[in-house]
Amino acid sequence: MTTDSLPGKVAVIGAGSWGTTFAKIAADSGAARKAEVQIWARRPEAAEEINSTRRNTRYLKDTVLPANLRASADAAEVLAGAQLVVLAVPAQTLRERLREFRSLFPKDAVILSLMKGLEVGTDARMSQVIAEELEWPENRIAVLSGPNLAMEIAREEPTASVVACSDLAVAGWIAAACTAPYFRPYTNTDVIGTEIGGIVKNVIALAVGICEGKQMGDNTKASVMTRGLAETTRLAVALGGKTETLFGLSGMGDLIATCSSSLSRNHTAGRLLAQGLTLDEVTETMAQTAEGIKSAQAVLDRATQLGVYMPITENVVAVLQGAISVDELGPRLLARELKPEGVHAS
Ligand SMILES: NC(=O)C1=CN([C@@H]2O[C@H](COP(=O)(O)OP(=O)(O)OC[C@H]3O[C@@H](n4cnc5c(N)ncnc54)[C@H](OP(=O)(O)O)[C@@H]3O)[C@@H](O)[C@H]2O)C=CC1
Ligand SMILES: O=C(CO)COP(=O)(O)O
Repeated sequence: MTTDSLPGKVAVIGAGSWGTTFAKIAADSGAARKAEVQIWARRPEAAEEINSTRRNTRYLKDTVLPANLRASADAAEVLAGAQLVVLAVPAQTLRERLREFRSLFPKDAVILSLMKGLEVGTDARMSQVIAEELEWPENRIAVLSGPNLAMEIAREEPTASVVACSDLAVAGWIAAACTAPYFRPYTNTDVIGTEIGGIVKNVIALAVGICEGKQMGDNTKASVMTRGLAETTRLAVALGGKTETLFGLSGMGDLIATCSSSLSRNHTAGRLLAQGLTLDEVTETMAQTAEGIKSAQAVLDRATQLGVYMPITENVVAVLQGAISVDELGPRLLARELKPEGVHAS
């Protein structure tokens, strides 16, 4: 697989904020070589809006989409002939969609996951769900993750990211197909570390959002973020990922972006919980995917199976389950036994 033959057709499954923004990146990137990008929207009216107005106002109010980006609610039409298939639906819905669309995937396509969640019940990463459901080879499944708040990228604010695949040439091929003047993807072969960074930062962002909602300042938030990165790294390494990945864009980079930004849905969800909303009210108010809410329990389950200590995750889960109040989160974390700082110290 070489960068001399980049995809002539890219299919994006999911027309939410990130699916649409990534489709814009791929379309901008492929415009000069006349690449076509098609996006699958589950609501026909969303596809119709994209085609007739070049906008997706529910998710990206002010963005005009490129002319070589088209949409359809017909997955067969979108997937036909695609060399690169990009998946961007909420993590908990992925398996069901793959089952529905399984026969439509072009056999030689490379699949790229944009999703940052762990499946509830199986604790599987999205690349694992794809490999399992489609019986797809690992070297043709990649993930993209990094400090990538969709709204900022849709405004073409310069951003970097990481494409990870066990085959570095495939990662390079994808990176070349989605590089744009405002978007710079790096590559690596650490799929596990890259995915875990993106998944767990959502849980840490819930904790930081809670701190913010409780009017706590920057020291508190920096402490949670730094120790959050330590527990994320412990889990990633226990699963086979690399420490250095967690100190890169898909680890520290994404953690900083998500925990610092009011654009983050996970951060916002934490803030709303701290302001007294119930979990149901938070979910209803947001009307967009905050993966950390569902993934937190799966992260904790996986950590428990592996004997990995994740105190922030553990306490966020307790808040989400209503076992402790948001006010108890800080005191419970601070009252723990004192210990050396190292990332791998449990
Ligand atoms: N937004 C961001 O900044 C980033 C998001 N991500 C990740 O990308 C993934 C997708 O998130 P994002 O685009 O933000 O989510 P959004 O909430 O913005 O959009 C979700 C999309 O999925 C569709 N959808 C909802 N339920 C289903 C279902 N059961 N089957 C198929 N499609 C469904 C929605 O359709 P409808 O409109 O009809 O409801 C919508 O098109 C998540 O894992 C997220 O963590 C990663 C990096 C950045
Ligand atoms: O993953 C993201 C930024 O990299 C988006 O974060 P939220 O899902 O919290 O909005």
